[in-house]
Order: sequence, then C-alpha cells, then structure tokens
Amino acid sequence: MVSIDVWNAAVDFPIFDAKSRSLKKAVLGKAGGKIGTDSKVPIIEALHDIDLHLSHGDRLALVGHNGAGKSTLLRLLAGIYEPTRGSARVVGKVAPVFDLGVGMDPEISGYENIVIRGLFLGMNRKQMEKRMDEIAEFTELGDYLDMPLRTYSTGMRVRLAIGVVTSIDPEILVLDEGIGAVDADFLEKVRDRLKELVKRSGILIFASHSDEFLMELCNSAVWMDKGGIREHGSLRSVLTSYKGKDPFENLSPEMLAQVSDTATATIGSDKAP
Ligand SMILES: Nc1ncnc2c1ncn2[C@@H]1O[C@H](COP(=O)(O)OP(=O)(O)OP(=O)(O)O)[C@@H](O)[C@H]1O
Repeated sequence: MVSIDVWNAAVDFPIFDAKSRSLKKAVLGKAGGKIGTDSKVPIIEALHDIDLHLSHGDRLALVGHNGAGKSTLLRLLAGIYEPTRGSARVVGKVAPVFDLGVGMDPEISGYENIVIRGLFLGMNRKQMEKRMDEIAEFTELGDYLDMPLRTYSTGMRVRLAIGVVTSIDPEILVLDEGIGAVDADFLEKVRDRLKELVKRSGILIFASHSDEFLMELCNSAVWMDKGGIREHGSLRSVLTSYKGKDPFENLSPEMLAQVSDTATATIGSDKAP
C-alpha cells in the first residue's frame, strides 16, 4: 500500500557562492524562504515544520505564491530531497513529472522517445511497447513519430511528452504545474486523459496555479506560505482562504457535478488539521 509520511521536516539550501555582502543582500531581499544569517554561508530555509501524511486515494493540491515552497515540498514528498531536519518516509514507486521534456533525446525518433520517457517514469520497455499505438493515436503525430525529435515544433514535443506521461500507471504521481501549458484545442483531450491517469494513481500531489485543473483532479489541499503549511483541508476550504473567495461559488451545475464530492467536503478528517 502506498503512503507518504513526513514528520516535522525542514529543507535548507546553503548558498555557498553568496560570499559578497551585496549578493547576500540580494538573496535576502528576493527569496520567498527564510534566510538564516548566523552561519558564514547564507542558508535558505525553503521548508520548515512540515507534517503531512498521505495514503491511497489522496489527491493533494499544493497552492501558494511564488517561492512559497511548493516545488521543494513536491521533491520532499517524492523522496528526491532528504529533509535537513525531521524525517520522511515514502512507500511506493514515484512518477515525478516536473518538466515535460526531461528524459527526451532530440536525436532519436518519437517512437524511441516514448520508450525512454516511459523508463524514466518507472515503466519497463515491454509496458511502453504495449501502449505505443494508443500513445501514437493520441498525439496525432502520424509519420512524424519516425522522425528525430529535433524536427518537432515545441507544441509537437509537448503532445508527445503528455501522451507518454498520461499513459503510465503510477503508484505515486507528482505533478508540477507545466502539464496544463498546452494549446486550447489539445487541452480538452489532455483533460480527459489526466482524469483517467489520476484515477489509476495511488496518490496524487499536484502543484498548480490553475483552480480549474485543481478542482477537476484534487480533493484536498495544502496552502504553502513562506516555507510552512499555512492551511491543510478540503480543496474548497483551502482555495477559499487562499483566494479570499470561494472559487466553487460560480461554477455551473455541470461543472460542480464533475468535481469530486470530497473537494467540497468540510474539513474534519484527522488528516486535515
Ligand atoms: N536549489 C535551490 N537552491 C537554493 N534555493 C532554493 C532552491 N530551490 C528553491 N530554493 C528557494 O526555496 C524557496 C522555495 O522555492 P520553491 O521553488 O519551492 O517555491 P515555489 O512555491 O515552487 O515557487 P514557484 O511558484 O515560483 O515555482 C525559495 O526561496 C527559493 O529561492
């Protein structure tokens, strides 16, 4: 059974090359995290006091302003970063989708890239070969799939990457923002596939600035602020606090029916203090 447990965790980044006073000042002025100044090397405290427990069926949204710590928390929950203090335990195979282009090779064909990208996401060659026709159909890239990736336009690359990412069977799916950045025509197709992908996932953690995507895919949320958890609860209640208004209020009845019931449930679970 998949699970993620984080106990009182912090993640620090020492900035070894911030030697000059002006650079330190610049770091101090701009970063969203808290900067420790007592040691010679400035330290950005990107995360502090993180306590989070996720299990099968959890679909967690991460919201917060730029620099609040969402990406760092995603990496901590994916087991990519070790906590500097506190502890974390991730049980299950993680499919991290931080950058759609990662693992793509411009010199090999679209077909070959489908396999390589799949391997990156924890699948094996056989599993990817089985999915090949279905992915090819979804991307609508036709004969281009035999051509090297460097001959593709940016949009064509995104189609290919999304086709692969949404074809996998992830135990723990960790999604960062970019997946929503496709053209409008293609978006509808992506939406349906994303929903199916999330249904097949054990746990989803999704950092996004798009309410619409979050409402479709998530049932609970964490609001990150200055490296800490400001609020954790149902998606609706957290988005309402974060935005200052209820984003579900003006949804059409059809849309409301589409979003998961749990997204609108009141806080009360022991997981959402
Ligand atoms: N590799 C790193 N080295 C140094 N500082 C970092 C590093 N990664 C993140 N930080 C700092 O940690 C803090 C949190 O950054 P993070 O990228 O997690 O924020 P975010 O909420 O994802 O922001 P955004 O919405 O802009 O992507 C910021 O102050 C950032 O400058």
